[in-house]
Amino acid sequence: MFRRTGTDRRTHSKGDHGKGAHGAGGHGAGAADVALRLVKVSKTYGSDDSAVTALDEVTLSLARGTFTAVMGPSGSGKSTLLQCAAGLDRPDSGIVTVDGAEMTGGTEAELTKFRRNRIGFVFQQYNLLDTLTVAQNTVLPLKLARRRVNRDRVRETLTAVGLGDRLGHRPDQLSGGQRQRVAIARALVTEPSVIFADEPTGALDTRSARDVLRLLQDAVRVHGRTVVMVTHDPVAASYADAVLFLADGRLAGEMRRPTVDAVAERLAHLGDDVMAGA
Ligand SMILES: Nc1ncnc2c1ncn2[C@@H]1O[C@H](COP(=O)(O)OP(=O)(O)OP(=O)(O)O)[C@@H](O)[C@H]1O
Repeated sequence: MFRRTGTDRRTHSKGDHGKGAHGAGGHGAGAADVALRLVKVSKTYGSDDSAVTALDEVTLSLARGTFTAVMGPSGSGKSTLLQCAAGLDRPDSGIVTVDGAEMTGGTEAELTKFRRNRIGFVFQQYNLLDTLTVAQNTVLPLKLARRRVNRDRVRETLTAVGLGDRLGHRPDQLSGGQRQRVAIARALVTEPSVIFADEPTGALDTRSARDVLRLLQDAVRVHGRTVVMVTHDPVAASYADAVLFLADGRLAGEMRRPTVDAVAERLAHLGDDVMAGA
């Protein structure tokens, strides 16, 4: 079911590489370099008079080893995009591929297996299990996927996020920033292709947020992962290689090498456009 798509084969071209491949067109990255592709992905909630089109034929392509922030006004479809791209929800139409393999269209069991092996998650509220230790929380995705647990590697990963001396602690013995670092270790340990982060710094103070954002950057630069982060915060977005802006369920622009001021200004104007069109 999770087959390589014809589209991916067709778009492959020699010398068409580069980490700057982002955004709507998807041009610029050969198929082998594309970690995540969405083709005309749509999602509507409700029906008839109450129908809300949360995503309207969104097409984008993210190169492997890039860090992308997704921003937009409240209700613009950011969470829906993340849920559909990560296989947590199914689009009504369109295709999602990860590493050239199609995620949409399989059975629920196939989707779960696909997610467990190729995708990592970091949520605003950490989603750690309170009854498990830091080490047990970190290895949980490996156990769920029935994969071998390499204890040395788990310890290394937790040490890299600054928690090498906290392996036996439980989440309620940790600060918010430390909990989020456990969540990042948990996302890294399965060596996923794409890590989706939904407002990962939303509940953190400035310093903890900075640590978490640097770790997400390391996930890209050191470990070669592809990170997609939904955020409302221009400071968080400035840690990404590029920002994709959403408005009314559609892509409304892209900014490479974002700065805090440039992102804030673009967001303000996106808000204007949405109000003007209302
Ligand atoms: N389960 C649902 N049922 C009905 N409508 C929904 C549902 N989830 C989202 N929506 C609607 O879809 C649209 C997009 O919602 P979504 O949560 O993706 O936006 P968002 O950009 O993440 O918003 P926020 O920044 O406020 O979290 C909104 O109009 C929202 O009201």
